[in-house]
Amino acid sequence: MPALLMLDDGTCFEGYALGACQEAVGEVVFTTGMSGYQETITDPSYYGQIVVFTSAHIGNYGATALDSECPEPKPEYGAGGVVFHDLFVDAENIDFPHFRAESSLQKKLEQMGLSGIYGIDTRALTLHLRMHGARNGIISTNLDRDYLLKRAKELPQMSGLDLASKVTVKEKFVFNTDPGTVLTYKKRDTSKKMLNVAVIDYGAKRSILLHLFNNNMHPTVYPATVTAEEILASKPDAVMLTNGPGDPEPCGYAIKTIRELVGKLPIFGICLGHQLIALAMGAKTFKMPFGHHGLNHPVKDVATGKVLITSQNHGFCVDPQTLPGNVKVTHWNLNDNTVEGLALTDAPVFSVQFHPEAAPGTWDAYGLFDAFRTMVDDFYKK
Ligand SMILES: NC(=O)CC[C@H](N)C(=O)O
Repeated sequence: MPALLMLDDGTCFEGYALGACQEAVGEVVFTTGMSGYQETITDPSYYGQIVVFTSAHIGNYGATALDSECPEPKPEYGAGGVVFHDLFVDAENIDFPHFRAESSLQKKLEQMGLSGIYGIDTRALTLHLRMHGARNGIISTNLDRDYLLKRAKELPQMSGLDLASKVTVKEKFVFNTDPGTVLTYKKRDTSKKMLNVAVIDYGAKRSILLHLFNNNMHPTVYPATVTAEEILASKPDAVMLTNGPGDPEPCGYAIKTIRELVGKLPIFGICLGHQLIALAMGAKTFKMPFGHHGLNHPVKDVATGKVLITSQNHGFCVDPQTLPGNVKVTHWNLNDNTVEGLALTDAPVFSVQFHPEAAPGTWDAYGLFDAFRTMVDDFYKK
């Protein structure tokens, strides 16, 4: 079925409808990852965004429940829409070149109710977004361009949007793993004491919970609006602040909670969690032109001088000029010199802008989960 992608500046691409074939709206961003499309579309941090895949062929290895990044029992929050150059053929009885494939990607999109467009020049679209910045857009099978442009122009801007409260869990839950979901990169050291970690869910990826579990930190997941008193009353050993969609700045409820937890418990923040720590310490964040979305972003670890190739997905960033004296930059992005990691000098708190859990992406930064466990152990040794 023919479809259009209309950007709010009037740029229009013709293609074919995909997935649920409904209207899709959101901020149009591009990701340069060459694999991991299923983890990407099920990453709650992409909520409210239409994701353009620069990799030309998408869907080649099918889809499997094990690759979904939205942790159960939550509904599958993910991208608001997708844009592909080419979709792998959706034939019945096809032998996907991957032993874990359970269905085609098209079926997965339908099941998620996720719509998109394919058959467009994603290279030209990416260059446009790179030149003019990420911008709002609409995908529709309604081919009335005037109507679509009007709709695209009316969409809210990402800056100022609190989306974490939309995708967070409604009730707290204890994360359970079963053998099918346990990470295989490193065997869990079962001789180590299992600690309790309070995870504040701004749009948590399942892999973060798995990595915590693998480092003997059992996650209890709390809604984004949880108060510091509630967390402290449940006496966890540590706190994890997760990734999530939208602008960190309007999440005043989260900033207040974090400010009240700093110094009382060891804290590790990832992506939105990292930005919220910076805001809680009095620093500022800003909107980047097109953000970082991909799997090969070089990041320098200041302490070791080592370069990590990292998985990234963010459109906002911490302004280093606004950091107070007790917050030091631990990681820098080598492409554009933006802040990639922070640590407090006077409390057990550190955070990274990139995704150490990857999913999808490289394993270079898995060690940060070990570092978290070490920081927690050291905190209780004192
Ligand atoms: N993956 C994330 O947590 C993204 C954080 C935030 N929504 C941003 O775009 O910068």
